[in-house]
Amino acid sequence: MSLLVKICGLSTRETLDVALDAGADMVGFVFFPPSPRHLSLEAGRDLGRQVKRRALKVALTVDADDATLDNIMDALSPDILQLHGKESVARLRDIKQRFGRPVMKAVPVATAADLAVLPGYAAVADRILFDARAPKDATRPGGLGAPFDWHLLENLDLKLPYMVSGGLDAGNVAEALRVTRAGGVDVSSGVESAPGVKDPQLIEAFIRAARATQELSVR
Ligand SMILES: O=C(O)c1ccccc1N[C@@H]1O[C@H](COP(=O)(O)O)[C@@H](O)[C@H]1O
Repeated sequence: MSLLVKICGLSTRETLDVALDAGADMVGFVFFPPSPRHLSLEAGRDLGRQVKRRALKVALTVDADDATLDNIMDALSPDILQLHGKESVARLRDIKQRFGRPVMKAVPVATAADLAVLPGYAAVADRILFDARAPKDATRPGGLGAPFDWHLLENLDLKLPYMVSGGLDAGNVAEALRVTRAGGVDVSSGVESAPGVKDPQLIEAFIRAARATQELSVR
């Protein structure tokens, strides 16, 4: 299966086009007010229309309630819901049933003990996204540009597609893929010039670097 590349936290028409033209498989939109990448529903509607099926639209939320998800469904009509909070397995099941969209559950990783939640989530989620566990005093649970120890995933036996995120950039994505054997990568800070400000050249470089690893692995 080919590598999935997700560019997350897009907030302008220009940088969304850059990500789409460069071949992103997934484009992520953040609906979480404390984030520098937070989008209003209207901005989400506008950017969502621009995607025109060129990539999968991912709505990132953090412990969102049904009313918030209803509004996001109406505005963006996402292809995938990325749940990046402390949503329980039961909440995942509810969300899948109510909204009828594939769910990608973010799992925060700092130590091997963090992987103990996997059997529960794997029974319901469509995909797992491993991200670095945020510090306790962080204003958001992700999008901090911090990596985790990829070797924790080295012997992972997960019967579910998974992606890796957290502090990725064009310079380290190849090593992250080599160690984790993930089927996809997700980046936000590593393609920005400042928090929330996407950089076209960094987006292109990231996608190029990720695709280059794929070419190496099929040889
Ligand atoms: O991007 C955000 O602001 C954000 C807010 C709340 C939860 C997750 C968020 N982003 C996700 O975090 C990871 C890692 O991002 P980074 O590359 O280290 O900046 C990624 O999955 C983003 O989708």
